[in-house]
Amino acid sequence: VNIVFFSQEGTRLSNAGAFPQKLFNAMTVPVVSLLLVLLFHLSTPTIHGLSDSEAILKFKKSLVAGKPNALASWDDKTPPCTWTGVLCNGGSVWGLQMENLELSGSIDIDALAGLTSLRTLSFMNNKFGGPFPEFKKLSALKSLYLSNNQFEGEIPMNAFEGMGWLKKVHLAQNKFTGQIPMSIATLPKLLELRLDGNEFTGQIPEFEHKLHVLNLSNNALIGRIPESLSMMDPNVFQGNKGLCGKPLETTCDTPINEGRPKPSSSSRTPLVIMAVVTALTIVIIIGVIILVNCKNRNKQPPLGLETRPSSLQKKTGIREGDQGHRDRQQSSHGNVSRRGKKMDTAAAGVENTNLTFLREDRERFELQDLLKASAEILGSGCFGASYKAVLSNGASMVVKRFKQMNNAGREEFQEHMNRLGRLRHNNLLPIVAYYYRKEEKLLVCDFAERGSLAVNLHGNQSLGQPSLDWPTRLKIVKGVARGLLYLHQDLPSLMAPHGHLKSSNVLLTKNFEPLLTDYGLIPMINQVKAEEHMVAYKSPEYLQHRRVTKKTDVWGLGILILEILTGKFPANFLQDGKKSEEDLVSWVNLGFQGVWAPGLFDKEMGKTSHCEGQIVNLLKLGLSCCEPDVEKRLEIGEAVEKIEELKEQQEDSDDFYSTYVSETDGRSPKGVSIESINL
Ligand SMILES: Nc1ncnc2c1ncn2[C@@H]1O[C@H](COP(=O)(O)OP(=O)(O)OP(=O)(O)O)[C@@H](O)[C@H]1O
Repeated sequence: VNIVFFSQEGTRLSNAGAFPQKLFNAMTVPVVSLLLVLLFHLSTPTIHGLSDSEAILKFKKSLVAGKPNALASWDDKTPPCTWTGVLCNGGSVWGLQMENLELSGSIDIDALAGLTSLRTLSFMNNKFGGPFPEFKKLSALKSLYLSNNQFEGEIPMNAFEGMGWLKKVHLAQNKFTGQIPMSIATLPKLLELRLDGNEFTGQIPEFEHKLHVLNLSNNALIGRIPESLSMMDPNVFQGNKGLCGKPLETTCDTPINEGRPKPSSSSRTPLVIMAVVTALTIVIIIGVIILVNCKNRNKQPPLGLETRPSSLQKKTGIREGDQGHRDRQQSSHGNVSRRGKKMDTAAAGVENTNLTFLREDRERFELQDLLKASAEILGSGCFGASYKAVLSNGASMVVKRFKQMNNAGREEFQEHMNRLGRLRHNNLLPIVAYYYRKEEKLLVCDFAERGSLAVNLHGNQSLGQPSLDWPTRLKIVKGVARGLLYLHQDLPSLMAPHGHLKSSNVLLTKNFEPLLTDYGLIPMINQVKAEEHMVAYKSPEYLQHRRVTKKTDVWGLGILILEILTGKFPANFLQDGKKSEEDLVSWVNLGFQGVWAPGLFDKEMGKTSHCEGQIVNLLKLGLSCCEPDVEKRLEIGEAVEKIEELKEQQEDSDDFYSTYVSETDGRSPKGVSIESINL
């Protein structure tokens, strides 16, 4: 990802001057990343580097075809896109639709992992048996069809972990047993799930996502049907004797046992024994851990281990300084500030040695824990680098260094951090803790799994990941707008409550919910540096009148919308020597006549039929937010209101979510054109 950004941000160095650490950072970060990528490739047991045809031919070796000549066309004399069941897009293999071929043998997932553009797999109506293959190695899959085979056994709970793009999972009419794996229920984009005709047991999990198609019939599921599924057709659940609650007519026994059939007293006894044994084991293990910890605490750290600089320490050169100890003393004296004013302890944050925590609800750790943790450079921004550090409890934290945060004194800084720490909104990444030293500050926050919007918009293709589709882009715009409105309402005293809104400062959760970061920092940043690097100071009003206003954030939102829709990186998409982000506005204005113009929009957005009107409306809105005349520009409230009115529209449209294979229409693989399908 960083390699991709090297060229983009590199241009930014010369264009917008967004990178402060200039050539050194620009060189070190990509080089480190390159090494990481190389390491990754060397250690990955898949067969990256094979051509599509080589990967498919390797895959073929694991198959046994019952139908004579079923795979006869698969040979290296012809291109793979002409082979039976191989679906291509732009010359790359995009899908395998191998149905009704009496196939058995095994499914060589490592060979399939060599198909970097693979998005859809269908092995329906064959004779595959054995356990559920490790499809999670194909993390970019959008649909998986395995119905009508003889797969058997329990599907591991984490079998679908990391498959964030998966929309359709059809496993009907197999012999799967055990519980429905939790990792299916938490898939962020799941729309269709068919598990009917298996032997699944246990309760139905709560699904994170609203499903368009669900069939759980003819299994051995028990217990209360989750509330979120209570409006579904009762046929979805038929043939499961132990299920109760709406939409079925069977009411559940008691709310306490959630309608689970009561275990008989004979079956309850072993359960009770197991519970007691488990509880005892846990108590013993905890006791041993506490004992060992107490002993270790009294020991000197082994020389050459603890005394060696830790990873983050090595990378950053940060050490726990004297300043930190002074913080600690202050904390123990009830947070008496240097001016002698006593600060409210809760509001001032709870100090844990020299990290100051801004949230009561977070597990405490110390700066030393962070410094000891193995660290990875995420990237280098205008004010310093950001590092990901994994704590010993497994939590991934991000430590961001700010070297130019010296516009305010210590006390003012603390007060400001406390103010930011009190903000609570679904679309804001909370600041968990901070570290203060005169020369530099560290802000600590959670690691966002999907990285930044910038990477998702401009970097995923090179990593073989699918790009963001229109509904996801709209969801992101809405979330950003909501977060921004909240900042404007809760930080009314700031001129530009965000001030640094750009795609690398919008992070994405597992469910593609956007989280704003680096907000509210303008008052803390050294004025000269802020003018040099921060987004608000690139606005037309600042360039023309040296003014930053509340509407400056609206302009930032507008630029972000244009970036999301066009896929153009604002700072470097033009090569003709223009300077500011306004260039993107001029480029859009030049090509936009108020109606749909395919050349303007990001092709990576995928199919957009039936949504064009909404996309055009959002583009118009983006342009209004970028209105150079501040007086004519929309207020933040108006902009957000208009954004909320926009619709995805694909949900009513069969075409957008059409399935190229359906178990009822029986179309042959060759009868479907790539244009007519969207998975
Ligand atoms: N909490 C986080 N989780 C995941 N990725 C993060 C997190 N914070 C930052 N990043 C990513 O790390 C990279 C470096 O971020 P950083 O904030 O240091 O610089 P930037 O956003 O590129 O520039 P600026 O300093 O102007 O904000 C960016 O790609 C950013 O999206």
